[in-house]
Amino acid sequence: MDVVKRYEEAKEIYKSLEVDTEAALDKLKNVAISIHCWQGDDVVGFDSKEALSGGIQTTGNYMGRARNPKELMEDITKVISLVPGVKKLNLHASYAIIDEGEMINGKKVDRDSILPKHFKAWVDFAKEHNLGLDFNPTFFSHPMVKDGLTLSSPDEDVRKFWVEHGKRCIEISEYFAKETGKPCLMNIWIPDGYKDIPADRLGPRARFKKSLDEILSIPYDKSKVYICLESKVFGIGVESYTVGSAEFCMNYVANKGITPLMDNGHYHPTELVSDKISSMLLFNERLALHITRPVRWDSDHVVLFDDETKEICKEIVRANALDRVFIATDYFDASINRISAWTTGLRNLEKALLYALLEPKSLKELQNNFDFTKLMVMHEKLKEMPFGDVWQEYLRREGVVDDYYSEVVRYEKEVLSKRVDFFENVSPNHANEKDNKTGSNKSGMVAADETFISAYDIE
Ligand SMILES: C[C@H](O)[C@H](O)[C@@H](O)C(=O)CO
Ligand SMILES: [Mn+2]
Repeated sequence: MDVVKRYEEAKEIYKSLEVDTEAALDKLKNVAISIHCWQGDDVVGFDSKEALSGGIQTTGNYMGRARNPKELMEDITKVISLVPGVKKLNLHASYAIIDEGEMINGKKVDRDSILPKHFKAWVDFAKEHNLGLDFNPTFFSHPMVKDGLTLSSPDEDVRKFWVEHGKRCIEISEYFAKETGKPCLMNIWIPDGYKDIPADRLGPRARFKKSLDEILSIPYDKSKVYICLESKVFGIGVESYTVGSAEFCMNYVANKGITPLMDNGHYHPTELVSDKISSMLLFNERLALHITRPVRWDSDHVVLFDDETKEICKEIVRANALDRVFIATDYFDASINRISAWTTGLRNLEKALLYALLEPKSLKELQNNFDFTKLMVMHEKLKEMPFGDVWQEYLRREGVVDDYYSEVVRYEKEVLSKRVDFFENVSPNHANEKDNKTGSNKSGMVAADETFISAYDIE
């Protein structure tokens, strides 16, 4: 297949609709996408031996989960080689790399005492691969999450522990920004809420507000660290009441001048984030997004090149807001090859951005001229355009292979399959599930614990 020849033809066809494919490709190659690190290890992290909590869940137990920093970095390196465009890496605090037995002020290093040095290996990794870094405090999968509560807890010891965690994370975010020379988005999401009808809805939200105020009270460079707040509608086991609801978060960010973060899995199933973007952009300097695929709930399926992903990207492009919308992925599928899950979702997001950049400006005019008949015809016509040929040219220019599946299969054979060893590759999240590839039952938490022995095994 002659990619260049096909692209040249596609370029002419798009030109007939007054679409400049060169301008689209030029823009796309500079749009940064922040890659969530947690697809590679089923959101387990390295700092605690707790199973995943917080009302989120990974299902499946495909072979090859990254069990330590070395394996996770190895996998991310593979993924970034298969995805075009500029990338950032989005880390959770639970991915701190702490020496076994390390103490600070006579206490074992915990989330309330983590320091920039616990992320030095990640900074080195980011520099080596020219990645910016984003960050997230981890308010889940930890023994100090008591009765599902963190920053909204009525227990002052619990609340203060998590406030300290938030403050430490701002310091780490600032370190990331300074070291990489790129702004660091620090996103706060808490799982707090109640399974059943609460007697007091105001109290927990008032405590959450107070905790956020305390976290944000420490000085930090606002030109380098963009603090975000992510809302949610519900989580597993937290079905009746969520402290960090959409209204709470939207009001808090407006009041404090921080950045709203919208995860398209965090709304009622008929609500669309694509429809919310324009309103958010009119009232906020910046907007952060977590792109996922909710199937009936916040299931965090791999992002597809589907209608809503395309519509989200169109809204960003139509608003000319690529420089103030911060796009990150957030999903975790453990039922398929994780390198493929990562790569497929990231490439689909890149595709959706390209698709949006190839939309004719004249569509807006049709709307303003009330020509809704032609608008519908044009929307449908665009689906027939030789989009694939422009995408192929983008891959060629970025030096990225089209057939990433073969690469995934090779990597699985040479790297991932070798991770199924004596201890087996069990994640604490789903220790009793059947292995997707071999069909064998896993042996449970003993094996899972053993995998953590090597969690600090980094050169
Ligand atoms: C790991 C989580 O997905 C993430 O922190 C949060 O953004 C979320 O979406 C929780 O549902
Ligand atoms: Mn999210």
